[in-house]
Amino acid sequence: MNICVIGAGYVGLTTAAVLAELGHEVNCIDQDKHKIEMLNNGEVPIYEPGLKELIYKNYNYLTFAESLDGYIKRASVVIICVGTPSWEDGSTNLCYINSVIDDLSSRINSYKTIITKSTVPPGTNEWIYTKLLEKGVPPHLFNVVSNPEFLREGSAIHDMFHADKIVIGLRPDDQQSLSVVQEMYSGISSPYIVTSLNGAEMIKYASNAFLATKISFINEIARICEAFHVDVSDVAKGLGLDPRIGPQFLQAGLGYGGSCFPKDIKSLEQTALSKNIQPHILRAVQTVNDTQIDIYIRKLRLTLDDLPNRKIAVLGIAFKPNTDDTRYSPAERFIRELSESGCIIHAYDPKAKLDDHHRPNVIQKTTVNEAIHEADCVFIATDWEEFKQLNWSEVKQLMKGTIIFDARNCLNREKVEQCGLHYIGVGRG
Ligand SMILES: NC(=O)C1=CN([C@@H]2O[C@H](COP(=O)(O)OP(=O)(O)OC[C@H]3O[C@@H](n4cnc5c(N)ncnc54)[C@H](O)[C@@H]3O)[C@@H](O)[C@H]2O)C=CC1
Ligand SMILES: O=C(O)[C@H]1O[C@H](OP(=O)(O)OP(=O)(O)OC[C@H]2O[C@@H](n3ccc(=O)[nH]c3=O)[C@H](O)[C@@H]2O)[C@H](O)[C@@H](O)[C@@H]1O
Repeated sequence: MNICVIGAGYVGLTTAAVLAELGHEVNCIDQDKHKIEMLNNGEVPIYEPGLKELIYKNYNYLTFAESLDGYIKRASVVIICVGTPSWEDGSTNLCYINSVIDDLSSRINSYKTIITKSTVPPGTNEWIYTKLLEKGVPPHLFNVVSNPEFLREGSAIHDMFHADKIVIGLRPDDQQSLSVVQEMYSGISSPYIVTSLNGAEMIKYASNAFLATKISFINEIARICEAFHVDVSDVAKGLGLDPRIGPQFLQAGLGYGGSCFPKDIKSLEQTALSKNIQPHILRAVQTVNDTQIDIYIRKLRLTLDDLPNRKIAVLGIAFKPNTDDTRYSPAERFIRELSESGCIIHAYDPKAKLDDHHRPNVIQKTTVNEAIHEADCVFIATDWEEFKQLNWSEVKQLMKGTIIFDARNCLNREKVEQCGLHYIGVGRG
C-alpha cells in the first residue's frame, strides 16, 4: 500500500517505520523543516530505542517531506499523527488537526482512507468528516477512521508490533475501511475492537485516565503508608497479585508526566464538563498528581537543614526512562521548584536535556559521577536503568553527604544502606 503519515513526532515516526517494515511504501510529512532536513540527512530527531535502526533498515521504503504535494495523489491511506495539545482551560486545541484537514481537502482526487491516530476528543472524527464534506470533498472519495494509538514512549516499536488490541472506529455506513486497515496492519496479530468513531475516541481517553488513576491511587496510598511506617512496595505487590487489579502502574513516585497523561486527563475532564457531567474521579486524580512533588520538596527540607546552601544531585530529567522527552516531566518540574530554594542543583540524564529556562543555580552535568561529586544528597527523579545499577560504595566516596532520596522507589534499599548511605523512598516508612 502507499501510505502518507502526517506528523513526524513520536507517534508518526514510529508508525511510518513500522508500516515500512510491514512492506508498505510510506511518505512521512511534517511541517517542521528542520525535522525533515534531519531525517533526509539520515538523522532521527528523537531518541526512541530501536527507531533509528528501523528507519535505516527501511530507508528505501520511506520518504520524508515538508509538503503533502505529490504524495497525497499516490496514497490510498492517510494517517494523521499531529499533536493535540491543551488550551489554557484544559480542553484540546485542534489547530494542527484543522490545518491538516485544510491541506488535505484541496488535494483529494481519488479514494482515500483517512485515519486519525492523534488522540482527539469524542466527536472530533465526526467533525473531520463533516468538515471535509463542507470543503467540497465528494463523499465517494473518502472515509474517516479513528485508530487511536496506545504505544508508550521508550518501548514504542515493540508496543506497535505487539499491540494488545487495535481499536478501529468507523462511521455507521462505512463498509470498506475495516478491510483497508486490516490489510495495512497485516503482519501484526493483535485482536481488533471495532466500534463507532466516538467509541474509539472514548476508549483512548478512558485507557489513559484509568492508568493515571492507578498512579494517583498508589501515590495516595503511599502517603498513608508513610504515616503508618508501611512499605508501599509491599502493598503494591499485594494489590497487584489480585488478577482483578494487576501489578502494572502501581509504582509510587513523583507522579505521572509526559506529553499525554496530563493533557488527556484534562481534556476528558473538559469533555465531561461540556455535557454538564461532574468528573469527580478525574479531578481527584489530578489533585493528587499536582501535589506529589510538593510532598518531596517538603521532605527534603525536613531531611537537610540549611537547604539553600546544599548541593543536590538530581538524577533524571526525562518524564520516564528510555526517552529524551521532557514534556511535562515531573523530574524537570521538581528541579524547577527545588531551585527556588537557592540550593545548587547538578542534574544529569542519559538522554534528556534541561530546557533553557532554569535558574543559574541549576547546572546539567554530562556524567552521573560529575553530578554526584560533593553532593549532599542524591535524588533519583527518573528510574533509568543506569541509576539502578550504580555502585553505591563509589557513590558514597564521591558524595559529601549520605542521603539517597529514591523518588521512584527503584533502588534496592538494602544495597544502598549496606554502603553506609541513608535511604529515603516514597511511602516506605
Ligand atoms: N507520544 C506518545 O507516546 C503518544 C502520543 N499519542 C498522540 O499522538 C499525537 C501525536 O503525539 P506525538 O507524536 O507525541 O507528537 P509530536 O509533537 O512529537 O509530533 C507531532 C508532529 O506533528 C507535526 N505537525 C503539526 N501540524 C502539522 C501539519 N499541519 N502538517 C504536518 N505536520 C504537522 C509537528 O511538527 C510535529 O513534528 C497526539 O495526539 C498524542 O496525544 C498517542 C499515543 C502515544
Ligand atoms: O497516550 C499516550 O501518549 C500514551 O501514554 C502513556 O504512555 P507514556 O506517556 O509514554 O508513558 P507511561 O509509561 O504510561 O508513563 C507515564 C507517566 O507515568 C509515570 N508512572 C508510570 C507507571 C507507574 O506505575 N508509575 C508512574 O509514576 C511515568 O513515570 C511517567 O511519568 C500510556 O502508557 C500509553 O498507553 C499511551 O499510548
